[in-house]
Amino acid sequence: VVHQQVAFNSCSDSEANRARFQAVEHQYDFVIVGGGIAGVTCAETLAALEPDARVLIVSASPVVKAVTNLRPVTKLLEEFDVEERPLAEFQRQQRQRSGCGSVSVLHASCTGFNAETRQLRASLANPEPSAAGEAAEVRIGYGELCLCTGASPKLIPQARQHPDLVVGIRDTETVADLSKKLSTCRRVLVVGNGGIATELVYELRNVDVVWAVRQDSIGAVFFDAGAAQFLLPSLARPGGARVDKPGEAVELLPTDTTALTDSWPVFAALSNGELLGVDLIVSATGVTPTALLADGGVGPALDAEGAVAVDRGMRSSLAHVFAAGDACGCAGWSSDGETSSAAEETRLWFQMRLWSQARQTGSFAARCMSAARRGESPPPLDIGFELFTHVTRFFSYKIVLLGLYNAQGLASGEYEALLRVTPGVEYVKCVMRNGRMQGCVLIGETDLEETFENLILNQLDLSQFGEHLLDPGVDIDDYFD
Ligand SMILES: Cc1cc2nc3c(=O)[nH]c(=O)nc-3n(C[C@H](O)[C@H](O)[C@H](O)COP(=O)(O)OP(=O)(O)OC[C@H]3O[C@@H](n4cnc5c(N)ncnc54)[C@H](O)[C@@H]3O)c2cc1C
Ligand SMILES: NC(=O)C1=CN([C@@H]2O[C@H](COP(=O)(O)OP(=O)(O)OC[C@H]3O[C@@H](n4cnc5c(N)ncnc54)[C@H](OP(=O)(O)O)[C@@H]3O)[C@@H](O)[C@H]2O)C=CC1
Repeated sequence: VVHQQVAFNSCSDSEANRARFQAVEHQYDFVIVGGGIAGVTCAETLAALEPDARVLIVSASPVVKAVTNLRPVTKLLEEFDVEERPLAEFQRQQRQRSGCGSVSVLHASCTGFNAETRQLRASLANPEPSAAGEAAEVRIGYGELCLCTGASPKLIPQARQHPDLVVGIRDTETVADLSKKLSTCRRVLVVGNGGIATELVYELRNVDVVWAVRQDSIGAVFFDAGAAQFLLPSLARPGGARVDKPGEAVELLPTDTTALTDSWPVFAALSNGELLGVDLIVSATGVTPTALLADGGVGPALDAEGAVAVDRGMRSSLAHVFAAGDACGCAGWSSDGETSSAAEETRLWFQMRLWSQARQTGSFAARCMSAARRGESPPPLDIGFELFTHVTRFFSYKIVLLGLYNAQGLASGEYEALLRVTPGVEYVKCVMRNGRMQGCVLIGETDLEETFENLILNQLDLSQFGEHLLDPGVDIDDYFD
């Protein structure tokens, strides 16, 4: 017997909700833990593939994330918006979907699972006290389970001692918290050189920004030094960010240090010897996958980053347990014992924790779970796994990254880079190996993404163009047609 508030129907009356939940048998064909892009995509795909199946999302958050305004850019590349929806609204929309099954949602935090009995435990959100005083925990049986528990920010270690002065960004709540704190800041230090820092330093206004990066160039997770150089002038606007390198660690000193005359809540030691006083430090220093333990402390095997290691069927090391999105780790695919043709198939794809990949792996995990329900082997990887693709915006430029855009995994000397740069307009870089394009970076409105995607996928021999491939006079489209 359980009691809970939000789940299963759109009725706002908690008594009715409770009664309904008590009436429901807690057995589902498919249970998905996590209501981010990966979990929602997985659940919706399952409902479409298996309309008769009972599908449940267990979400610790009161909102789920939905993909909206999907806009295809090329065959494999798509842009979309991400929208947060309250669980009750999502549930209502599920009921209105035609031609497929409906997805139920339970607002609860999954606390563990037993892979042998195929049961998971979940602690209900906002439980109401019940007359019988039952525990606010439910047990839910599953046929196939998918862990889509995402990842959480990995903050610099100093955040533990100074939780008010060192903050991370995770969701709309943390962004709102940061905005509030920034309103009274004179100077902020942004630590990290990846996606969040690169977006943040450009967006911050009315505050002195120092950007501490440990590489020699900015945005190093996405850009090589050349692309960084192209983008750097964008920071040189009035009030733009100053780029600096931190010391081995950002050393934080108490304010009451008598030798310091200036009044700042915290000081950071930079590698240039400067002791920098700031009001706030934003730690944009990556994420750690959220692992969910099975009962008895035994969980699925994790990879070196702490993600649930999955094979090419999105299966974890535990039977009937799958994973997708930020929580899963596909790094072991190259040593999966797969045939060389399968390895070749995904040579130009690699995992990066992005919205598009949460959607891609969530959808594919659903197809694998559907096959498992029918006792079939996982389906072959779909074409999306043949090529890494990402489209985004940094410093107001459109950015398209395809394949081995930064020569990932290629030894120096094994490839050459072709460049075409018009400062302030476009930056085009192609990574070539033996005359064949392996990847590219396109910054600005280059209109080259479709052609280059085809060239990379088809591995056409372009050696006849040599270093003139990107010359404005060469019409690659013509050649391709
Ligand atoms: C600030 C920020 C900005 C970003 N910007 C971009 C961008 O511009 N473009 C881009 O491509 N990517 C971006 N990303 C990355 C992108 O957000 C993630 O890769 C993607 O959202 C991962 O989706 P997910 O479904 O795997 O996980 P999440 O969206 O993290 O969802 C995980 C869900 O699991 C739930 N959960 C966790 N544990 C439990 C549990 N025990 N029980 C029940 N529920 C649980 C959580 O509540 C959460 O709802 C950004 C990330 C951050 C932090
Ligand atoms: N538009 C987009 O596509 C966006 C994507 N994202 C995604 O969201 C996720 C989170 O973003 P983010 O937090 O920026 O993570 P990223 O993984 O993109 O970048 C983390 C950065 O922090 C640096 N770093 C790690 N530890 C330290 C440390 N102790 N001191 C100094 N620097 C450190 C890393 O350097 P090093 O490489 O040397 O370890 C790296 O430059 C990522 O998956 C990212 O791809 C986020 C925002 C926008």
